[in-house]
This record gives sequence, C-alpha cells and structure tokens, in this order.
Amino acid sequence: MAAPATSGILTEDSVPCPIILEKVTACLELLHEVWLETSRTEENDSAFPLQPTSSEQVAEVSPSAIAMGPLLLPLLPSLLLCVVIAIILIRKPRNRLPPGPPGLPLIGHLHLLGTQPHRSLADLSKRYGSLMFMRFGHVPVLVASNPDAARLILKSHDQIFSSRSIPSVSAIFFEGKDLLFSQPGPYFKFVRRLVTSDLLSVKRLQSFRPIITEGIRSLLHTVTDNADCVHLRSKLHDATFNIISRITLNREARDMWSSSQSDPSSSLKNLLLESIDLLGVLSLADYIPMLARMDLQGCARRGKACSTKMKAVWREIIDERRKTRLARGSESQDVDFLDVLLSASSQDDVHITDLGVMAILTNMFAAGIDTSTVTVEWALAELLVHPHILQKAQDELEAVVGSTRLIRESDIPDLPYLTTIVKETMRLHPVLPLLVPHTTMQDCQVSGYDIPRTTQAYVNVWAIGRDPSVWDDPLLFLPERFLASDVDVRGQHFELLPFGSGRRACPGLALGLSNVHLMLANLLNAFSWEKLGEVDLSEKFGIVMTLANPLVVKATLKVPTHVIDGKDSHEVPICTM
Ligand code: HEM
Repeated sequence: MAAPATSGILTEDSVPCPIILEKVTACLELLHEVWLETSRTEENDSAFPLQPTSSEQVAEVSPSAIAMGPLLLPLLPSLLLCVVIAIILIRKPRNRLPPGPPGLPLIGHLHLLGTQPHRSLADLSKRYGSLMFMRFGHVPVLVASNPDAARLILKSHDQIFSSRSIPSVSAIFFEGKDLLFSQPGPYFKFVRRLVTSDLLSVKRLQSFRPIITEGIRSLLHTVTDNADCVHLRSKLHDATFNIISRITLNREARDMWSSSQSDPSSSLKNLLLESIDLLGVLSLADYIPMLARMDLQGCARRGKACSTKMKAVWREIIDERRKTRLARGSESQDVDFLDVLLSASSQDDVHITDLGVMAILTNMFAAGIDTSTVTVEWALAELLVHPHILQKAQDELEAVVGSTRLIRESDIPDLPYLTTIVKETMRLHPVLPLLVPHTTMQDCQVSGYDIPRTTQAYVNVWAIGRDPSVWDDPLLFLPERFLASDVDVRGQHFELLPFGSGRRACPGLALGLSNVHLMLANLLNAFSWEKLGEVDLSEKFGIVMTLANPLVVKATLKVPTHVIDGKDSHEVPICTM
C-alpha cells in the first residue's frame, strides 16, 4: 500500500514548530498592548471611536482617527500575519486522506475516468496505490485495487461501508425501496432476509431445479432452431428471464407487457434491460448536482419513461395476483416469491408498499438475468479464442456424462475442469467490475487514513483479477491455474470477488453459479461451436460489463435430438414455496 499523503498545511501529525508558536505569542502580546493603549486614548478622547457602531459613523470618521493611522500602519503586517497564523491554528486539522491524483475544481477526477472507468482506475492505482482517494464531482471516492484493500472495505470495515448512495435514476424508479440501493436499517434487514431465505436459499434452489432444467431445454431448442447464426446473448437472456420469471411469478413473463401499451418493445424484458443500461451510465447529475436540471445525458428523461411503463406492467401483475389470492382464500399457501412479498406487505413490523414489491421484483430480474447471461457469453467467447480449452472441456463432459442426457446440477462436482473455466472467466471478466459502490455511514479510519462519511467505495475486482502480484501470467486465459488451488468465488478469497463479499455480497450467488455452470455445460455438451469471423473480446463498461460486440456463432447439434426434447419424470416443473 502506498505511503500516507503528506500534502496539506497542517495534518494531525504535523505539530507547529515551537519557534513559530513563540513568535505568534509575542506578536499577540504586542497586539494586545497596542489595543489597550488605543482603548486608553479612546477613553480620553470620546470623539474618537476606534470601532464604528454604524455605517453612518464610518462615514463620519473624525480627523483625530485619521491621525491614528500612522501609529497602526507599521503594525499592519504583523497584525495580518497573526490573523493568518491564528486561522491556521484554530482550523480543524485536515483529514489524512489516502493518496490520489490531483483533481480539478467542480468535476474533481471525473475527467480521468474515460469510457472504461475500471481500466482508468486500475492504471491510476499503479501510480497512487491500492487504496486511492479521489472525488467524482463533489462525492468523495475511495478505490480499492488489491486483495488487502478489498478486505479492508468488505471485511474489516464491512459495517461502516455497507450503505449505498441511491443513484438519481434508481430514485426515479423506486425511491430506494429496492434491495440493491436500500440503506442499512430494519427495511434492508427484513427484505434481505426475505430474499435470502424465501427465494435464494440453497434449499429453495433444490425446488427450482425442474424450472432451471426446463429453461435450459428451451435454450438448447432456440439454439438448434437458429444454429447457423446464433445471437447467443439474446437466447441466454430469454432463458434466464424465463427461469427468474418462473421462480418469482410462477409464470412465463417473457412476452409480458402492459395492456395500456400495445407495443412489444415495452415488454417487461426490454424494460428491465433498459433499466440495467441506465444504471450503468455514470450520471453527471449524481456527482455535480447543479447539472441535474439540465439532464445532459438524458438519463432522467429515459428513466421516467421506462419507469412509468415498467410500473404499469407490475401494477397489472400485482392486481391480478391480489384477485387470485382473494379467490384462493386467506389460508392458502404462498406459491411463489410474489406471494411471499404480498403476504409480507400486509404485516405490520416493516411495511412493504406496492412500490416496494415492484422494486424488489425488479431487482431480482435485473440482477439475475444479465449477470448469468453475460458470464456465459464471456466464457464461450474465451473458449472460441482458445479451441484447445474448449476441446478439453468437451472431452470432460463426454467422459463424465456422455450424449444420452442433459447435464444436471448433481454432475457439477464431477466436472472440475468446467468449474475452473467458470472461475477463470469470472477472474478476467467479472461482470460487475467495480461491484456496486458501497458508501460509508460515518467518518472512519482505514489503514491509518481518515475516510469521510458518505464516501463511495469502489472495489476494483477487475484490477484485482489481473494483479500480477497475485496471479501468474494474469492476462492469459488459463483455467488450469485453479486445478491445484482452493481459491473460490464465494467471497472468502479476496483475490477473486465476482460476487463481492460481506453484508452486501450477492444474495443470488447459489442461483447465479448454478445457472452459469448448467447453461455453459449443456451448451458445450450439446453442440460443436464455430466462430463466425474473429471473436472480439473488447469490453463495454456498464453496471454489467458486456462484450462490446455480442457473440454471434455457429452451432452444430452433437447429441441426439431426444436428449434435448426428453423429459425425465423428476423434472416436471413445479413451484411451491
Ligand atoms: C453470475 C451471476 C451473478 C453475479 C456475478 C452477481 C454479482 C453480484 C455482485 C458483484 C453484487 C454486488 C456486491 C457488492 O456490492 O458488494 C451483487 C449484488 C446483488 N445481486 Fe448478484 N450476481 C449474480 C446473480 C444474481 C442473481 C441470480 C440474483 C437474484 C435473482 C442476484 C441478486 C443480487 C442482489 C439483490 C444484489 C444486491 C444485494 C445488496 O445490495 O444487498 N444476483 N451481485
């Protein structure tokens, strides 16, 4: 970690030199004597007020006051010096901040971010250290760029760093009633517990297996139907969207849009993807409030339009469900996560409004569909660039499962090479390269530095994944590096943090990992893959970092069609909470 910054006039450590203190005291004493002398003169000459009491009196300075000018004039420099030194002495000691680049007035360091902030911050940290302080407009920012710095934020000071600042776009949608941007407190605790225990627990995941299998079957079908030219991302989006929709709403929501808008481009899926896109924009309004009204990037306008349409879709879904629940009777069991939320919303302790229900559902979809989709797309792109690794993975699948059935969750522990491919993909291409910024709830000290309240902390997991002091040949795609290593992605190893760690770590880890492994394994086992043109690994930064150019590939089915058509008896989709 870099050495503490020593800039600033006085820091907590820098005690003023005793000689200066002596001189200041002498000066102040002299000033005091002059003051007394002057006051005595004033008492003797009531026509000479040293301190005028009104503007009129200032205007009427007497001739004898003017005569005092020459007496005070030689003292003026000492007087000024005293005032300056006194101001410095009584000023609150400056915070001892971590090092960081020089910033500009008003914008701070925003100009240094460019279009790939994760890369720019990684470059800056090489110069200023793994714990770096910056300002984005008026917002103080702390950037952690190695495993130790990440541990400080996500473990040692986890509680203080567990708040979030609500981006203005998110506020337009849900006023902080969601989970992703809610502040620590009873609401956050309640919703997070609801999500982790009633939707995303490992136990729940078991009951979702048939739904996931069905989602994968439909993915394999659409790939088969478009085999010559597969736009993989959109196929994966459809599959993950359907899986999340089945487990939260117990229905296929793929083509759902509000009856008030007959436009399919306003389907829930498209609105969710638009909201993810908006959240990825580094909105100037959040950092320079005076620009908010101008909406230079159009985020507020787009956000309002999208949020109105999205709320209309949710409104219909919620109203329809309320009717069904009424018909079912109050004794009936909760069927899916929407039921759980509606039951919770009628409890008194922490009130979840309809806006809260919409917000939490949106989080589940938005956080669930893009993350898994993009991870699988990155993995396949790397495999096409490294055909020998693709072949090795397919050989493993052939040896362990063969061509007679789909890959199941229970097969994953027997597929160590596939698991290393997922880890290696998450190391080089973490889909949330800076996590979601954490915010400090109070002033605190981190590694001897003073970190102000409301500082936004960015953990650059992208930089950590490529840190040459942690990884050998960090830029190479080498899944083998994990074969003899116990490093995993669950937040205990700070060199690999695709899901974050601590209080705000991803609650969807189990579902996300399961989706990624199963989708990738089944795609690799069911098809041979060929690239159409060169695979471009350039990144597009956003809250989810995607391939700049979506992967388009050719697939050839290599298992009998009945494998992807068939239905094992234990795979009949059910969903009861
Ligand atoms: C490959 C799949 C996934 C990856 C890589 C991933 C990654 C992440 C990361 C990095 C964070 C932020 C952690 C932080 O700020 O420290 C996060 C938060 C979150 N994720 Fe995931 N995620 C995935 C899948 C899912 C799924 C499937 C769901 C739910 C259906 C989900 C729901 C959430 C939620 C609700 C949060 C916010 C938690 C909070 O702020 O307290 N994620 N995820």
